[in-house]
Amino acid sequence: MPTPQTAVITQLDGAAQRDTRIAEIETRIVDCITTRRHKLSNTEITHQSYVIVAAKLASGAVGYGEASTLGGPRWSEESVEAIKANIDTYIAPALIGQPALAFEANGLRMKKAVTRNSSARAAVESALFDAAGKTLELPASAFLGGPVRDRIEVLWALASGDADQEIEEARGKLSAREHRRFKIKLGFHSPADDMARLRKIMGAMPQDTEMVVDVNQGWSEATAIRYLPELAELGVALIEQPLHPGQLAATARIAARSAIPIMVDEAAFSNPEIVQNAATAAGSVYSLKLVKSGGLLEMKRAAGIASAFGMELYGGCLLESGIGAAAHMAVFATLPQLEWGCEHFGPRILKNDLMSSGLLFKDFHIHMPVGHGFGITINHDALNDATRRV
Ligand SMILES: O=C(O)C[C@H]1C=CC(=O)O1
Ligand SMILES: [Mn+2]
Repeated sequence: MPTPQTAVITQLDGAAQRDTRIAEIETRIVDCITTRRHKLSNTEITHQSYVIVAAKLASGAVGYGEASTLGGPRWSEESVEAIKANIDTYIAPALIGQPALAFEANGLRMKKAVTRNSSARAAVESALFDAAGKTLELPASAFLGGPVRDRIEVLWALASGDADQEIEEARGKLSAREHRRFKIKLGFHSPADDMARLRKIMGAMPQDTEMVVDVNQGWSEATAIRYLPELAELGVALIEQPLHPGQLAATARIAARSAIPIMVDEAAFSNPEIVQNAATAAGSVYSLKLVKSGGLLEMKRAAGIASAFGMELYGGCLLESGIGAAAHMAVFATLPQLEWGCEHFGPRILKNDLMSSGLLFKDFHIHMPVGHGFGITINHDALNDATRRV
């Protein structure tokens, strides 16, 4: 799909001897052990599986991207096995030889090669942003409008299901000044047991501790109606994805009677889905994730669409390692609004992160890396150790 712009970019590359043509795209599956069991309404994990993409340009620069999954094809329909096969067989051949800087054209090429596969496309696009930034000696955020912030508040998710363990974990995060806002996963115990667990945890935390609850589609409309007053009385700040994504009208009815804002997560991957959720008033906050949007440019567009409908923005995650977290930060840094901060605690829940330096977790914030591409250093030992041998 050569375009006039592509031709100009190729010529510029040659003139500057910074050749950004895509030479190789390699993938590997990695399995990273987590520090504890992480439970959701529909799955639980003791390790995180990613596809790590390495994109090599003609300049010699190698950029890295990550496709995250949660519990196999459970949180969404993509598994690491399918992501790797679809990148190797369909996406990579469509991009080899193209200039990495033709970001939009490459996005169109990927969409032509595969339908949906948003996690796979996001991982490849991430690797290309990182590699192009390294070649041109620019931060990846420079390709996205440039940063408007250099740090983002980051929350921690409590998800073992054992209130005493969760209280101890939260207190540890507070006293280390790592996290002071928390998200608790609901929907895997009975609603009454989950509410008792939540009440116990909130009672043990300082009064002003901000708590988000994520039900991961685990409740019915009736259950939500029943427990909304108790959630409000406890002072919960945000309710994430209480119902099944298809139940838009029911979610809109809950949102209308709730004193707490509803956050849309699994219900909106694509931009038309964001529009549908916003137009039916099924939520007033949107969780941004690369695995949903299918890339950095699309995630920035998703932010613009949600904001235009009056939704507030939350920097969501899928327990990415430092590689995926840094890709999100490159976009989040450039958003005019990011009212709810972010939840990229993933690098901290892995026993061995795949990044050895770059993102700094300090004083309840993630501090943006300073450097080219995503500005992180890959921990090659951890990457090799976690690589799945088939
Ligand atoms: O938000 C989700 O649904 C997925 C994931 C992100 C944080 C977490 O604890 O689970
Ligand atoms: Mn969620």
